[in-house]
Amino acid sequence: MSKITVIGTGYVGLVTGACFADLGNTVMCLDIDQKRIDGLHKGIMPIYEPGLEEIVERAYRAKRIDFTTDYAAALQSAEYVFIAVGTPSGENGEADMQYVEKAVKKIAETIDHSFILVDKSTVPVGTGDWAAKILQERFAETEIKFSIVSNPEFLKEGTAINDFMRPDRIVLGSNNRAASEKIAELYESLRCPILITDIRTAEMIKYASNAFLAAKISFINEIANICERVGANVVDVAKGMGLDSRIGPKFLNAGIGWGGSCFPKDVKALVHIAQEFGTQPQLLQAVIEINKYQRKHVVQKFEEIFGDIKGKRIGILGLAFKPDTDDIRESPAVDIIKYLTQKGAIISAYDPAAMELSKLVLPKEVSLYENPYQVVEGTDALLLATEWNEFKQLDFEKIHQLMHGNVILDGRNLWDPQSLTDLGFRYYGIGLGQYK
Ligand SMILES: NC(=O)c1ccc[n+]([C@@H]2O[C@H](COP(=O)([O-])OP(=O)(O)OC[C@H]3O[C@@H](n4cnc5c(N)ncnc54)[C@H](O)[C@@H]3O)[C@@H](O)[C@H]2O)c1
Ligand SMILES: O=c1ccn([C@@H]2O[C@H](COP(=O)(O)OP(=O)(O)O[C@H]3O[C@H](CO)[C@@H](O)[C@H](O)[C@H]3O)[C@@H](O)[C@H]2O)c(=O)[nH]1
Repeated sequence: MSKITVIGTGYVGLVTGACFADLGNTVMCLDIDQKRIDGLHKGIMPIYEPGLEEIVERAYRAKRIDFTTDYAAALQSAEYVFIAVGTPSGENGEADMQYVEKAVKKIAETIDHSFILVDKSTVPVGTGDWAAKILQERFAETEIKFSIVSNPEFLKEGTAINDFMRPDRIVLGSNNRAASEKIAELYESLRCPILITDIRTAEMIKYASNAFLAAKISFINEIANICERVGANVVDVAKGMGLDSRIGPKFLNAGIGWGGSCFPKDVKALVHIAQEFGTQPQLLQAVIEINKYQRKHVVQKFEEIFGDIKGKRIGILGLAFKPDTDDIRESPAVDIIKYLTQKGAIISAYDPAAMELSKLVLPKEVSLYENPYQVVEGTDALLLATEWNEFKQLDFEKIHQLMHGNVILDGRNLWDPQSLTDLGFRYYGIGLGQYK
């Protein structure tokens, strides 16, 4: 079993650390955020991720995982050092590399033995080569040997543990194949395809994968908007397309657009990389524009329905960027609420997990409630923004009675249009020709 250090205890770092510990390794997790580390020692998870707490608790009890803010303690006997710190968007869409830079420099300063550095953060192509230079300079006059492996992470928030334990593939990129093979051994028990490439290719695979998935969603959203005009049904169009094995059914759900901590920043970063290297990323730019439009489209729909939306009461179900997370970064719901309040609509909202974080970013006049039924009371319209399981089977007769009006805009095509129409609602979906 191996000795692993993970730098960063966010979605990727903590999940990676916990899962490697669960697989029998000894893991030290390091973060510069003292509060996070103190919390983890007490069993308090810094993020909401189903199943994470149990795995961390199990590994902590078995003394296979520990937490620290001290680089020297964390690196003391590490064979493999994983970097999983944030790479948020910089001012011009580029990846902000300050956290990765600090982590690499701190590792270089502190470690006193040979090791393999594994990068899990999503980083611009060339970062691995940049890190190699820093480490070479530092260790030139020493006996210390190192290799660098790019190991992009493909987990999704909300299903992170399952994604880690049952990955579609592991990508390992290095200028030293033996180092990649060593890291491959850590994943051997997961029995999944392992692709070994050079380091720049691995870094590119991560951006290309996220950009492709975002493009798939923007594509179906553009088709949805056409469906609305021509009277077709995008849900069935997506089914019909998805049955073609070359296309596949996943990530073809039309809706109010993609958000989260990854797609928006990674597509922007790839645009920036492309431009920096003198190419024209036309498709990627369109992917972003369609996604921006999709949020405004919701407001336009309300304007078509009501004429003026000033003073209209609109209830919103879901604030997180997708179900099963409390993450509201780049959440379509948050942007839509801002547009609607700017136009004078009166907003009430509820989310099963994201209320606390939402309070920090939503306009002050938005009223947050404890459940869907409180949200809809006295409203003219209801917007479903995030398809949480608990919204799948609501008591719509009760909702009908509680609402003042009868408009439902189903931003994720979650509900059955016909049964809601039969109950007396004016139902609108996304890309549903009959219900536009
Ligand atoms: N969130 C996801 O679903 C996901 C999936 C795949 C890849 N990624 C990529 O993985 C990376 C990490 O993302 P995340 O969502 O886990 O980030 P996050 O913001 O949740 O966590 C990052 C953590 O790193 C810590 N940190 C920052 N600088 C540090 C330093 N110098 N030393 C030690 N700790 C430091 C922060 O305090 C924070 O706890 C990003 O590059 C992201 O693009 C994220
Ligand atoms: O058919 C679909 C699928 C998704 N979405 C939206 O797309 C966004 C992203 O969803 P998802 O990919 O499930 O969430 P993330 O946790 O952001 O995961 C993405 O970003 C991670 C960080 O890079 C990658 O590791 C994952 O592979 C990649 O799926 C969300 O707003 C979803 O509502 C749709 O609108 N329609």
